[in-house]
Amino acid sequence: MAIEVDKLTKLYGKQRALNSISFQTSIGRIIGFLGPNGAGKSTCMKVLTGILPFEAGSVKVLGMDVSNQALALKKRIGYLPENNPLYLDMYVQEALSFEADLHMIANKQQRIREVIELTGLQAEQHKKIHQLSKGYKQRVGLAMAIIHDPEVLILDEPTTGLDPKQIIEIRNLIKTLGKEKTVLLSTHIMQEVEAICDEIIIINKGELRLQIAKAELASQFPGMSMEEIFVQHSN
Ligand SMILES: Nc1ncnc2c1ncn2[C@@H]1O[C@H](COP(=O)(O)OP(=O)(O)OP(=O)(O)O)[C@@H](O)[C@H]1O
Repeated sequence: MAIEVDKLTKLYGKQRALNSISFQTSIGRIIGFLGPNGAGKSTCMKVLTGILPFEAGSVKVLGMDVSNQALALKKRIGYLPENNPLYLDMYVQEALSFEADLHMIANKQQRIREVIELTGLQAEQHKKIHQLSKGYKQRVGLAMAIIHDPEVLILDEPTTGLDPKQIIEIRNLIKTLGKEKTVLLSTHIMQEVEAICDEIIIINKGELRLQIAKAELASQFPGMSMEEIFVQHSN
């Protein structure tokens, strides 16, 4: 299994952001991770990356326990956080070099060249990050997330705020990455889910509302659009 979440509960003070949620996903799929604002998607993603402690339950990624194997797991997970926090004063190459050093990557320059090509950053690679458009900043975030060639990619709203052309470009990039990796992708864009996901998880109020293969949507919810299915499971 790529991801195994079992009765996971996460509290912020008294607020139950995740309420005994359980789900599993197999390796090599692109999973759309959906839910209304405040559903707990980002919280769950942070738990999966091992950066956020939780109160109860068990969470495994690639069979490894996030609570006690977090460091080893970070080598196998790539994470693009919501709002893509980047060091804006760094040059693109400098940021990638910094990230590569954190992962102690051998053949660093070669790997930087590879991810620059993969993410389509060639023309912008000599700029400072603050000089880039939002779409190109997203590409830098993705390049940093994949520099260590992780098996699992966790992408928190990677296309939010991009123009339609950039959305399509980033989406194609995610699709390409998804050929080799398991991708957990949160998004509010239902077209995106239809375009690239193999599987869909909808959560609401910290609980699982639906998990379904995209191929089964039409037979399980005949005549319903993805938006309608989302709304039905978000109340
Ligand atoms: N650091 C925090 N401290 C306190 N409460 C938090 C914190 N982070 C998130 N929350 C709360 O936990 C709940 C779940 O938030 P989360 O960001 O996980 O939702 P989300 O599904 O990612 O939402 P969105 O689609 O708006 O990004 C929300 O009510 C939010 O206000």
